[in-house]
Amino acid sequence: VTVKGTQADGTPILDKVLVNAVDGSVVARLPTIHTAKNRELHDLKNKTTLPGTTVRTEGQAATSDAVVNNNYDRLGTTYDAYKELFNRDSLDGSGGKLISSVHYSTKYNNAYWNGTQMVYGDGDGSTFSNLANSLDVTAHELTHGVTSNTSNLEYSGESGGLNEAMSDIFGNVVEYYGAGKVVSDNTWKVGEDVYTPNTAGDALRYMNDPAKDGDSLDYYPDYTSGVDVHYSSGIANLAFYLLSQGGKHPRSKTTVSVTAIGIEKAAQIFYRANTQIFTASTTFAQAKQWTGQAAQDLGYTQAEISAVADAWSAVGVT
Ligand SMILES: CCC(=O)Oc1c(C)cccc1C(=O)O
Ligand SMILES: [Ca+2]
Ligand SMILES: [Zn+2]
Repeated sequence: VTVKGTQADGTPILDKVLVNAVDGSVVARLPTIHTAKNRELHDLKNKTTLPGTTVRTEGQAATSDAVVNNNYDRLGTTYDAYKELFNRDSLDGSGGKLISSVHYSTKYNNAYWNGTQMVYGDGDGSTFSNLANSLDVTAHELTHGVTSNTSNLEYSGESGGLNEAMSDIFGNVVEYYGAGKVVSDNTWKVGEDVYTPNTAGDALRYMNDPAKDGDSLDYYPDYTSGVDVHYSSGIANLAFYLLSQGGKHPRSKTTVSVTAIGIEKAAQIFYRANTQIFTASTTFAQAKQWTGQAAQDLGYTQAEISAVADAWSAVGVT
């Protein structure tokens, strides 16, 4: 890795090159790391009137608030992941501003997308530590922005469960990218780095075993319209996990065996479906059909296309 310059805020712009060990000649120039852009951070100082004081915009140096600096970096990683993996330029595909407000209210155990921007609470130190520090939470919130600019999945009913699942899925795809494209147990946990700081190993949600949180669904026949979208998301989260890693339903709700295609191909399929095929009223059955369509559009093999259908069958979407 060579430094080919520095950004306005002093951080180096790195160039990844493959060098011949014998004579030092450059063999190949790996894709340069895109620098994020259009980040705009606000400090709510524990009030709730959005957006709050502007404290750090794109290219500005780090501030004295580690939460601001961490969220700025998480937004940068999220921007870079969307650009590198899907060639998407920000929320709207054309460099739209990433507006984020931290220190919302007091001891607030939530983070949310309000239709225009991301908002993060500090947590109460028991249920959550500061949510703005988390990469998969930040990417979850930013993905609500991507979804609202594309499929615009209605935030209720089956489409609401899919909306939430898109955010959990791409929240962890970004975390996987940020970890150097390495899959670990954390890739399938949601919010693990800020959830219950005094309890190790747990998470807000579990994509590989949704029912582990005591509320989330892992089987479509159990779905009813009264289920919170953060729980019905488990149906699609588990389908994505099984498509990525292969295997069978963790609680034997079905016996379907899914062949793994890997997280990157699974992510390309779900990204294309969410941004180019899904409508605002997409159902789980349509998600099965349209993720299959996306796999076909991407030119994947028949076996890979079949694996998509199997993943949804495994969670009871026939
Ligand atoms: C993983 C991020 C997440 O789920 O954030 C929320 C929390 C913690 C509470 C209420 C809503 C949300 C959300 O963004 O959907
Ligand atoms: Ca995670
Ligand atoms: Zn959400």
